[in-house]
Amino acid sequence: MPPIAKKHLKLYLYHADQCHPKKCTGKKLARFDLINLYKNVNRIPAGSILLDPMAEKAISPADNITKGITVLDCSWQKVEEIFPLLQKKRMQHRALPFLVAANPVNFGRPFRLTSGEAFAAALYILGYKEQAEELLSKFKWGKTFFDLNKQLLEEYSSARDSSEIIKIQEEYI
Ligand SMILES: C[S@@+](CC[C@H](N)C(=O)[O-])C[C@H]1O[C@@H](n2cnc3c(N)ncnc32)[C@H](O)[C@@H]1O
Repeated sequence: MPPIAKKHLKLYLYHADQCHPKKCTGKKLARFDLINLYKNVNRIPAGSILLDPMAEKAISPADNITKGITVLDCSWQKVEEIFPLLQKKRMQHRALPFLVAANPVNFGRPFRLTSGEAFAAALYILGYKEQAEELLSKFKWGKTFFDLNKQLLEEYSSARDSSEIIKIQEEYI
C-alpha cells in the first residue's frame, strides 16, 4: 500500500529581528525545520495568508490557503508600524479570533499570541490539526494552549466563513 500523504500546509515566517533570539518561538520552529524563515519579505510567495492582528477580516475555513500561511515575527510594540507597510504585498491579511495565550510572557491574555501559537491556531481552524499539534509539541506550554482553547478551536474549525467565526467569538465573549 502506498503511504498516505499527511495533510500539510506551507508555513512562512517573516522575521524582523526584534526579539530575544533564545525566546523567539518562530526561530525555534525554524530550527526544527517546521517553518520557512525569511528576513526579506519579498521572498515570501505572493498569495499566502498573513496573520495580522489588525486585519478587518477573521481567518476561517472558507479562506483560500493553497499558498500557505505567513506570520510576521516582530515586537508587539512595532505591530502598528510594520503591518501597514505590508499592505502592498500580495498577501491576504487575516486576524485570529478570540483565543487565549498559553506562553509564559502573555499567559492568559487574549489575542496576543506568539508566532508559534498563531501558526497553530490558524492551522487548527483550517483543519490541519495534526500539523498544529506537531508545532506546539516543541514548547513546554504547547499542550496548555490547546487545553485552554479546545472548545473555541473546535467551534471555529467547523465555522462556514468569517462571519460565523465572529458570531462564535461574540457568543463566547
Ligand atoms: C508580534 S509577533 C511576537 C512574536 C514573539 N516574539 C514570539 O516569540 O513568538 C506575533 C505574530 O503572530 C501573529 N499573531 C499573533 N496574535 C495574532 C492575532 N490575534 N491575530 C493575527 N495574528 C496574530 C502575527 O503575525 C504577529 O505579528
